[in-house]
Amino acid sequence: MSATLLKVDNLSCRFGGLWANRDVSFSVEQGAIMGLIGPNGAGKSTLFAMVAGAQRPTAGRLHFDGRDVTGWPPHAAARAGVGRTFQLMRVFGSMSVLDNLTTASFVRHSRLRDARRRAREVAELAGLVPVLDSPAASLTAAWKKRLEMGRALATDPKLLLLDEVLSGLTPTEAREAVEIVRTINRGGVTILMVEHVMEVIMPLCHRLVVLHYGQKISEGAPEQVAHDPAVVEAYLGKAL
Ligand SMILES: Nc1ncnc2c1ncn2[C@@H]1O[C@H](COP(=O)(O)OP(=O)(O)OP(=O)(O)O)[C@@H](O)[C@H]1O
Repeated sequence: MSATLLKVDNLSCRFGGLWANRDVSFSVEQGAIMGLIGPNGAGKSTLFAMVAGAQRPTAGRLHFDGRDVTGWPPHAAARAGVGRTFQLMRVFGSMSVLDNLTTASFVRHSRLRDARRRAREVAELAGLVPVLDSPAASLTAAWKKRLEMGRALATDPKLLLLDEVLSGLTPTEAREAVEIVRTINRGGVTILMVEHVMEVIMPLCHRLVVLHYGQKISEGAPEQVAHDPAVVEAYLGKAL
């Protein structure tokens, strides 16, 4: 039996009168690729922000790697092994791809030589070698998404939070990105991903959690979730 890496336990987040998340509970097992789906405004990004320490929960508990980490700050999350990408990409535009990766790997390495070595390894894994010396600002959206994944990976996460890294890509780019996600996962990194592209997420994820108006309405294997009447009604419109 595999161990639980992340346990979200009745987690809630309220902004004024609005519950962005309410009593959400689920676990992510070590080595899994877990998908978090739901309509716009369902609370996916807020949940990510709580896991990554960028947002304090209003109620509930969060356990990571066997520790209660509820309300932890972002630097503690990064140190403990939570890496994340952002929906609105946050690469350093004037810096090269290699320097962007190197900067991220300073989370684990204090010496430049070590950080550079890790940056080059990550570039191989994330398929970034062809653009290693390009300024990040000159990259297309698809390359920038890869760089976002690479930057998160360069922090050597145990858990990688991927926020819509497959959306807005051409079918070929999406297939390549899926392979990168699989490679990262095979390297031992557990993945929690927010995604809208169902055709891509269904074969990739081992399990899905569905949010709607901040609450969990379904959880299970992709096939099972795609046929859940509550999910069809709230999100999919029709069974896939
Ligand atoms: N900082 C904030 N202050 C006030 N309301 C917020 C804040 N962040 C999010 N919300 C609200 O909380 C709800 C959930 O938002 P969230 O961004 O988590 O949803 P989402 O599922 O990620 O949506 P999308 O798919 O559009 O990214 C929305 O109604 C949003 O307007």
